[in-house]
Amino acid sequence: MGELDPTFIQEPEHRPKPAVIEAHGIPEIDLSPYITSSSSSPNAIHDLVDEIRDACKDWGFFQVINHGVPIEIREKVQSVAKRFFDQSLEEKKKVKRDEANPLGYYDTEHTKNVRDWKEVFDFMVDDPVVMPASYDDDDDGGTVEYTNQWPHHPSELREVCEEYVKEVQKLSNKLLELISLSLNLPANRLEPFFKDQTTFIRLNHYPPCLAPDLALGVGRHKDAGVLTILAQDDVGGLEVKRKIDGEWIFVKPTPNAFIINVGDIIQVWSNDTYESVEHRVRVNSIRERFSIPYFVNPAPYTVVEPLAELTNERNPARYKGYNWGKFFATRKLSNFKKLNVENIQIYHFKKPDEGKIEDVVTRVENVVI
Ligand SMILES: O=C(O)CCC(=O)C(=O)O
Ligand SMILES: [Fe+2]
Repeated sequence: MGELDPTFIQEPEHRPKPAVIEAHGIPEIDLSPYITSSSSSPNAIHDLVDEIRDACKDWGFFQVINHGVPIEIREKVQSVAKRFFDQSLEEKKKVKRDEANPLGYYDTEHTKNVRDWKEVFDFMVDDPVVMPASYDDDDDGGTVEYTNQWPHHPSELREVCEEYVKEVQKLSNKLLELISLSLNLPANRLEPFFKDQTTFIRLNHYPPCLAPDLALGVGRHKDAGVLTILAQDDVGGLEVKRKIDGEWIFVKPTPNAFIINVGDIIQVWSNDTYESVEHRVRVNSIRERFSIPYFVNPAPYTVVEPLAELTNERNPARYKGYNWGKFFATRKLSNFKKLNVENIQIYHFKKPDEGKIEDVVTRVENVVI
């Protein structure tokens, strides 16, 4: 490959800095009191919940160890992902996504309208899922069916991925319980939102890049869903925006740990007690990198709004409710092709402190045109 295609070039203020800042990384939390040990004292669980609360407040990100997901299963999925991406583009494109069904392979994702230096393979936990076709407030936008597209090669990809999902699903349920407890809610408070979940998994491949100072593997963004459970390899590249000073902090790979971050939906449910934090991925010119985010998402018909228990007269709801399926469909479309407007964000649903209510519908329509 010669010169970097201009579609990958970030604006100067968003380019990665030459020096990586590693100091005072995100908290590392040992989940054994809640997951691997059957007889933990109430005190140990109480301390763990406190750690989760602090991490969600201070960073929006943390790493977990002793999380219960067997290392062999993680290694298997990492190895099959590499074998999938090692194939020719022609082979990978046999399962390529399109505008109607965003699941499968693609290498043209845009984040904030700049192309990412990566290729991905997406699949959902529940298959198929019926989604709204786009954001349309009148509900007559129609529906589309998202279905997994499994490749013929490597032939074991599907089985290995499904095995991985089974294990990470258990971790996801435990994390949702701990987060509920950390918000002083009953452990099972969030469970009903996931009856028809839209959780999906992404296999990410970031090839070496000839201009890692100009492009990003994933541009700066916040995750739109509830939680992300990320497995990264030993190459590293994820950077998190530190809340206290806005500095980009490199997340040093810890073998076999998962990186957890709260997404936009937790921000809304918690009425801004927790914040979904910006992050991005830098690439390098030497080593390819693989990562596997597991995006925990609720049922498509969920109306996302601050939980009633977390609002009161003194702390009124800061967001208007929005339909998750429509939000998701709109975001997926804007990631698929370059648009001339900003894609849909939760702050479009933020209630003004006082005065004029923003015209959300007009903004959303601008996005999908
Ligand atoms: O690859 C990574 O480390 C993170 C990827 C990410 O943030 C995403 O896909 O939303
Ligand atoms: Fe992300």
